[in-house]
Amino acid sequence: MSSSHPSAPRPAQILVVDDEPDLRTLYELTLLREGYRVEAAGSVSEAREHLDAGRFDAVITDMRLPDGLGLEILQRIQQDQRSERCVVMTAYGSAENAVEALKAGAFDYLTKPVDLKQFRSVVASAVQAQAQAPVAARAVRSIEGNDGKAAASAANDAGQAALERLVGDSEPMRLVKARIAKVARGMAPVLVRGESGTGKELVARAVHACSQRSEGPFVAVNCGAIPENLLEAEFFGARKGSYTGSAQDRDGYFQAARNGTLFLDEIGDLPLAMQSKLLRAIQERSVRPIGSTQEDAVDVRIVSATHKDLQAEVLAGRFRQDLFYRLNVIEIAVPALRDRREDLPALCEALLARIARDAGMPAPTLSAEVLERLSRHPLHGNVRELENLLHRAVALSDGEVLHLDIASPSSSTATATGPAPAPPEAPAAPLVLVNPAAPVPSDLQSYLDQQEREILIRALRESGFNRTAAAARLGLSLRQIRYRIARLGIATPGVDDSHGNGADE
Ligand SMILES: Nc1ncnc2c1ncn2[C@@H]1O[C@H](COP(=O)(O)OP(=O)(O)OP(=O)(O)O)[C@@H](O)[C@H]1O
Repeated sequence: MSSSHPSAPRPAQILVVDDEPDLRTLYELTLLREGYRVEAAGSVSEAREHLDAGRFDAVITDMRLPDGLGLEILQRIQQDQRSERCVVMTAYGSAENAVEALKAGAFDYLTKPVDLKQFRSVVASAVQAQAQAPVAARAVRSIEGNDGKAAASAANDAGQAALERLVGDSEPMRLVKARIAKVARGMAPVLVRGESGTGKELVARAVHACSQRSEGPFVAVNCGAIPENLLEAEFFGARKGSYTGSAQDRDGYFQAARNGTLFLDEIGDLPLAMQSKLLRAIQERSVRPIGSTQEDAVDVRIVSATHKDLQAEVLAGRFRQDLFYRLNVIEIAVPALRDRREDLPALCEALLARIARDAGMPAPTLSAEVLERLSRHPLHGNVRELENLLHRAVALSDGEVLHLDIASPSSSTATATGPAPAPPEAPAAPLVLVNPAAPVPSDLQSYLDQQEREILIRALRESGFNRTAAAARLGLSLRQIRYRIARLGIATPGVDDSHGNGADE
């Protein structure tokens, strides 16, 4: 049976493998109606014959076949390095089979009884991914061939840009990029692991950009930042009138990410109750908005990220084992900066260029001495800490010379190389939000006074206006804070400073 797709130059070829004649016919007819050319097989051996005789864009196979498993067909395709995308149909409730198929390299899976709408959409994605496959294959080969830049140039434009944004040519970073290019085209959920500030979100964006979904939305959600009572509405949407103040229907993140990627950052912070609902949404590929009686089908690829050890969270009973299993089909571990120090010069150059561009100024360069100091700095906060340091350095620089403020946070006194007695502003420095894009102040003293006033007021408020506690927080003596409060004319409730003794003394 065959027919041709009106808009495609060549109708895509699909092989359907199922031993139940009725189902096989149903799948065939559905696909023919979509304009594909279809061949059908009823067993592993018949499928092999079809594969030996020709090439296909996609193979859709049942898991259980009379003479073996659908996985064997998938493995054969992989072994022979064939380009067919494989979709495996698994029995309802057999999550293990679905995950096993994805791990073995299946493009996607479908749960039986198969929903025909979903069937059409999954096949369409597989065919589309196949059409873009030569480019992806070149990208993977060139990364594996030890050439990250060539890899980036072989990916599609969006993928290329995203891989280039991920600065670093060290061995661990090359492996990360190779993995991104390899796993991007597929539906398997990806879990990105790594310490804070290592670039997990950049990795997730690159997975999306290198995938056949790159023209669809990338929706990033910080699971730890949403109040628990709003989680369900935020994730799944809500119908008009379903809760106070909801005057119209609202989409959730799942609907917003349709045909694209949903990035669940800090997945380890999701409360248990919400974990169950997320698991259900992933399994069913549909979500039910609050107040709705209907499910919305959602074609979304899930990429999640965490700095936590999720396996340990599972053991501690704080993370559902089954959800972990579902999310962790493919893992990408992003290395800490200390494990790829050789990337520092390129990272500094790229970050400084970005900072300078945002500030509308020429990019400063780093002296060898500053780079050397940086390479000895622990940088526990990884690339984010480096970025913040460089931001501050640019803000405080005069001309092209960059001053780096990287005294150890524990040493409030001067270091061996520094000048004598450190002024007490050392601990407060990170609180000074210097905006590099802001104009240089015309009156430095009043600008600094204003900064100092804000910091003092914040510290006082947060200490319940206990000046002893506020002083301790700022690394000041009581006498020093009293002097500063008086100099800046800060009124503190319930304290008569003219007598020199506040309520907290
Ligand atoms: N390899 C890299 N090249 C260029 N910039 C990077 C790289 N890695 C991280 N960054 C930058 O560092 C900052 C932190 O990165 P990102 O938000 O992706 O980290 P993260 O691991 O997701 O952090 P968290 O766990 O705190 O959410 C961002 O501004 C990002 O652009």
